[in-house]
Amino acid sequence: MNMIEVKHVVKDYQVGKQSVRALDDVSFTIKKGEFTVILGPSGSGKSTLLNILGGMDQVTEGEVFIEKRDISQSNDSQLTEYRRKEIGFVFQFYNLIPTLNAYENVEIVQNIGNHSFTADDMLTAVGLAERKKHFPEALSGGELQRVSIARALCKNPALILCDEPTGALDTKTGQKIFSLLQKMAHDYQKTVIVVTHNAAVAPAADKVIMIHDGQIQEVIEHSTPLPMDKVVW
Ligand SMILES: Nc1ncnc2c1ncn2[C@@H]1O[C@H](COP(=O)(O)OP(=O)(O)OP(=O)(O)O)[C@@H](O)[C@H]1O
Repeated sequence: MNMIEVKHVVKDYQVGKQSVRALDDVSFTIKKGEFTVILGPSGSGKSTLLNILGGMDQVTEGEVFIEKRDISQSNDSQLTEYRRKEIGFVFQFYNLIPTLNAYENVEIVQNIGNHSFTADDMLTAVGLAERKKHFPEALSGGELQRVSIARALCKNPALILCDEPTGALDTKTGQKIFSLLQKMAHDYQKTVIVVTHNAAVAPAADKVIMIHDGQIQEVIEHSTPLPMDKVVW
């Protein structure tokens, strides 16, 4: 069953008197538990698409169904509720609270969702149980990103959206983070969508959406995606 259906989405931004078309008739579907990678050059519309899926921006035209609900028809308060309950965000720069330790950074979202996991469970899932008392300043980039993934997952969201999650990490650490995100999709049946410049991860995705100048260039599906540790970087 399709969890996400994006139908003929257009997004225009108004810049002064000029209109910039960031997305131009974009359509695709994603199933629950799929690990999807969105690839495309700078300025092609990847973040715009992710922001629309996350209820952080509105379409100009078209429809976006998430579990049969058309979020393009939602008002601001419905979108706020949708973001709070249904979406886990992972960003390039972690957005952790510096005065809280790893455990507390995850715990703050523990009771938001309907069937949230515990902060301890999620820190264990990302391999950080031993370091849960550490504050962000004492953690490496890869560890910080693992805390932010644990935080994104803790409220048990329907959808995990990641914008360049390895952009600030070295290649080896980046591969571990991608491996974790793939595991979250395949072992926890989470629908994970990752925007990245890194085309090397494509063979490990269930679905690859290639975007160029606001248009879908190609959608590639892999029935047996490579395990992330078999990907050549
Ligand atoms: N808030 C905005 N106002 C005006 N134009 C915008 C806005 N956000 C994005 N754009 C424009 O929309 C187009 C798509 O931008 P977007 O950030 O989605 O691309 P991207 O593929 O994520 O790029 P990058 O990889 O560099 O982050 C670009 O031409 C960009 O300048």
